[in-house]
Amino acid sequence: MPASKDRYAYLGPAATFTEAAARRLHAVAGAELEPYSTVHAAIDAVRTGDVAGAVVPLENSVEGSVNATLDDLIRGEPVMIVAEHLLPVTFSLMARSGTELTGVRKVVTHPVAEAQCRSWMSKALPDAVTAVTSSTAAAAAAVSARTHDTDGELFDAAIAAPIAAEHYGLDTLADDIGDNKEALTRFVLITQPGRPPRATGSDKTSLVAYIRDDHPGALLEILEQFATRGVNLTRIESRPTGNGMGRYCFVIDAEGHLNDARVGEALMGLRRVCADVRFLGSYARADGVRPPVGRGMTNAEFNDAAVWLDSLRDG
Ligand SMILES: O=C(O)C(=O)C[C@]1(C(=O)O)C=C[C@@H](O)C=C1
Repeated sequence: MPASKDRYAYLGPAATFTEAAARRLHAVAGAELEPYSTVHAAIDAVRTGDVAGAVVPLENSVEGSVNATLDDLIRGEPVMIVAEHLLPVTFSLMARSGTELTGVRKVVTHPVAEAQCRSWMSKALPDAVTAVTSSTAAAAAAVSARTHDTDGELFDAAIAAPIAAEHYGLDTLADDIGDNKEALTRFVLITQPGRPPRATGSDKTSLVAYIRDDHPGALLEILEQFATRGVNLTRIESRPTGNGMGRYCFVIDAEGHLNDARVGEALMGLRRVCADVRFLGSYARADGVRPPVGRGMTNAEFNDAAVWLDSLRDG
């Protein structure tokens, strides 16, 4: 078996959008890719050292976060995001040869794909029932293998990536059925915790902030840490911690790298006001955007202020 450093896990089976994203990620290029049937299994393979990294979906521009990934990052043993990729997603409806669109009663797909094709489905197949699977390719595989659902009925068609039709020997009944033609899914490469990739000037930092005692202004306290250091957030989302009703944490993506003084200072601020902070990684932005750094917030200005403070303390 090849060394784990040459193998990367992805949400499979073959022909998922995740596989397509993994093949486009620079860090994974040329390595052996191994499909795992759930996001959790793929990330766990990183934790056990069976693979060097895992590519999993994190967020969709239409449906929002992929909770299976988010919750694993929040609640599982710590891992680290080291790269991201944005993939345009287009969906096809596919079936066994001989199936007519008018004969489709039962459709199967991934919940995030279902949400993105809802309006097309309600117009083209208003009476069809949709079942969900762990990935779009697993749906195509189930149709191809004539898998029955729990009621003993056959799945007639799957919603999946166009390439899945070819891979699983299915016919395409309809192309480009997504409600939003600009839809993108954001995928991340996850490894064991370690030193983050170097700063590029176009970076993002992800973390989870756990509130210390529920109190008025707790979220404001968290936001202040970023605002006063001129750090822009690209995403903030609350998720249940899983430890009791009403207990939430905040999953945050911020512009900049851990090695940027303003981001480092914001994290130190969070560390002081939160019950816990989980660093999820600093990595190059897939969109290549280099946001301007506010006045007084550059590394040089932070450094200058630190030197000045030291000189005062030294007398
Ligand atoms: O099922 C797949 O093909 C996946 O790669 C998963 C996934 C997701 O979880 O968002 C990826 C892209 C699409 O938005 C739909 C499904």
